[in-house]
Amino acid sequence: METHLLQNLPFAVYRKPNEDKVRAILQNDTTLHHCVDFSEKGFVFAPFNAASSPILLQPESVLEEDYLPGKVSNANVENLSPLGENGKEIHMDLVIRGIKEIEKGNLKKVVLSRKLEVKCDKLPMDLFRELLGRYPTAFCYLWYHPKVGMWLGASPELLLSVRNKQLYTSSIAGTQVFNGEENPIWGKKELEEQDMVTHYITEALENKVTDVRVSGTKSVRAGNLWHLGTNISGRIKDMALSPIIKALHPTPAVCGLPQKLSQKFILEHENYDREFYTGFLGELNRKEQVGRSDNPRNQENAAYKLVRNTTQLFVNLRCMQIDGNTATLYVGGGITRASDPEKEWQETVEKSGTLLKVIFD
Ligand SMILES: C=C(O[C@@H]1C=C(C(=O)O)C=C[C@H]1O)C(=O)O
Repeated sequence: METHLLQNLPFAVYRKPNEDKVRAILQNDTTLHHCVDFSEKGFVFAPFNAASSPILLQPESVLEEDYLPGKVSNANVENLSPLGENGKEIHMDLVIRGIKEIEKGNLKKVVLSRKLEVKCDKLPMDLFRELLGRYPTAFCYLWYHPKVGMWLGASPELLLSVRNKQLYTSSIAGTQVFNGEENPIWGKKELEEQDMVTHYITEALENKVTDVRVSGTKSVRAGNLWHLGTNISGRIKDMALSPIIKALHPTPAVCGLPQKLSQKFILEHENYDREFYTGFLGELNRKEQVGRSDNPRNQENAAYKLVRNTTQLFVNLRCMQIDGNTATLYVGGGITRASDPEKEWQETVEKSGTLLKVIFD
């Protein structure tokens, strides 16, 4: 793995939520491949802007290893952040413009974000190892292509998981700080904001998926934060993956409602390019071998392996770009009519804590 990094070759190393297995996908040359229709096999890395084509790493070698990270201390991010109120006025002004657009009736929700740069002296693989220890329930990754750059993150959000024809997705929105409580209390703003995402996803899947099931909404922990989450599942009708991914991305969890108008607002008003932040990434059409039975006494079945086709894509959140010893972090939040600009700023500060802890601890 480290040799691959030294040779400047493309790779993705990742661990899925609640798993111990770390997997590395290594590409043996520097060709920049793109996904055309999601029938390809490999590791996909897609930008926020759905008009640009996703990058595909071809899995020329795949390494797998069980990795049990050690315990990590629980640093207090307020003492770690050297950034104070940098960029506060600009972000609050952007949020105010978003609220005005909603009040005019042009948008219902828009997710607005900012980026921040910090000095980072740790090695990328050390940062990745720390992510594994700190965020066991997140999709943790380090991704590199010499023609694109290096990204690292710990995503709390599943975009899409497909095993053969069985589909799972999630609707995540609403944020508050974790203060040790078991059951956080949610306000009307967060409940409504998350409900919009659930509605959008279920409607987007209509005519594409049967047996749609929507779970109750519950609080989900993501490091020092709580979010509201709903699980959605169903069976894909006789169709390819591409129309399903296109219908989902970008969801109102990272873009807004209506989708096209909020995306236009983001591209025109956030004065930077999100690139791969709020895009998606993960395994595309991986052939996975599964035993028919986990019961060791069932010899006949244990010997009989099934191969299934697996795709698991996560939304690229709580992520950063690494360039030498500069780390660029990306953070945002959903704006609705009920948003308070000061609180929205604070939410981005709290979200930046996910990676700042790993950089400065
Ligand atoms: C946009 C981000 O997060 C998204 C926005 C959320 C919100 O508005 O409350 C919560 C989870 C994510 O869906 C981010 O982390 O940068």
